[in-house]
Amino acid sequence: MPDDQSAILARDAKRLFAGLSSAPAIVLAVSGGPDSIALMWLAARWRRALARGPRLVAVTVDHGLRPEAAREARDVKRLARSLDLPHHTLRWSGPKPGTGLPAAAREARYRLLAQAARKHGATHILTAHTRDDQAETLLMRLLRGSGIAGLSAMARETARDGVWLTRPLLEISKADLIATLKKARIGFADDPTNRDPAFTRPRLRALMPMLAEEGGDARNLARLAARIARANAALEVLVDGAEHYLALKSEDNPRNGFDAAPFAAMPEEIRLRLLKRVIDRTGHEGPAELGKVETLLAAVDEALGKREPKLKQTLAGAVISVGGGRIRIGPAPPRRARSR
Ligand SMILES: Nc1ncnc2c1ncn2[C@@H]1O[C@H](COP(=O)(O)OP(=O)(O)OP(=O)(O)O)[C@@H](O)[C@H]1O
Repeated sequence: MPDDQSAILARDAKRLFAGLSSAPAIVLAVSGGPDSIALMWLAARWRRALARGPRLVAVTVDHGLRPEAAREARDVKRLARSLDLPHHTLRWSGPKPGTGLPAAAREARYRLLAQAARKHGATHILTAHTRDDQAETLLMRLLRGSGIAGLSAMARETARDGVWLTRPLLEISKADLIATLKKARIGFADDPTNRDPAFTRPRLRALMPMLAEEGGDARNLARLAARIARANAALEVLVDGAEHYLALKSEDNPRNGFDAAPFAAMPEEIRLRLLKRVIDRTGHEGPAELGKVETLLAAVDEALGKREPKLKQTLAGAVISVGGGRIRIGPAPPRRARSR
């Protein structure tokens, strides 16, 4: 596709960063790979064109996992300096787990980025997730059998640790970013873990060209994620209404519970989301896994089908009980007290 090969023009980039010009400061998460180097370059160009705008601070996290990472961070610093941007390298110094390393590294990375945002008075952290990442995320979740919320993949903006995590390049292809860098004659690092078949994401990435041949290219997959996200947002509004109707947020709800009859009459998807919301709010061990909430709802339904419904179960640190025509969800006692 010809437009996949074209560099991003300044006027198009302006649209990507729309809504960010009134932020006091912004952290740019720059790994040194092509996507985030392009993010830094595009953001710097956008900022230069503004008379007044946010302070941009580039941050690289060195996970201490690859020997080349320190040099890559220095390369980012050099480029940041040439763009007149301050740059900081943050190191993940904690113990590294034997399994689930990518997830642990991601957790540490976002924690360090959020700390940097707070330190620099930034309201936003920008990451360089692309349309290709979005397609991979959808595919990964599809294969796991995720629900509608999971299949919505990544949103442009999510709140985390008191800052906004913003993904301005979510609709841009990686090929466009590379074309942008080539045109600007800017080099970037190649992270071999992106191709390491020991990890799920690179294995799925390797499947993408085959899927594209069958019409399942990143553009179509990302569009599917956007459509699912739209349906998910509509469902959430319906759940807000149902939550209000059942007065689930009222103060005496944990003690008195809510009326089981109108709850039982609601569609299954709404009931699942209602249970999950209350459990996640009350339980403090959440978020509860969708599969477990599904099992719980089946048990609640079975109990409600009986002449004298009775049920008591614990999930994600919440106790769910059914009795006297009401459903109650309250906090479970702390684990140690429970096992005594
Ligand atoms: N070491 C790093 N330092 C700073 N930012 C990083 C680093 N690694 C990743 N990022 C930021 O996160 C974005 C996504 O990176 P990547 O696709 O590698 O993440 P991931 O491990 O798949 O996890 P997730 O997609 O959930 O962030 C990058 O474009 C970049 O903005």
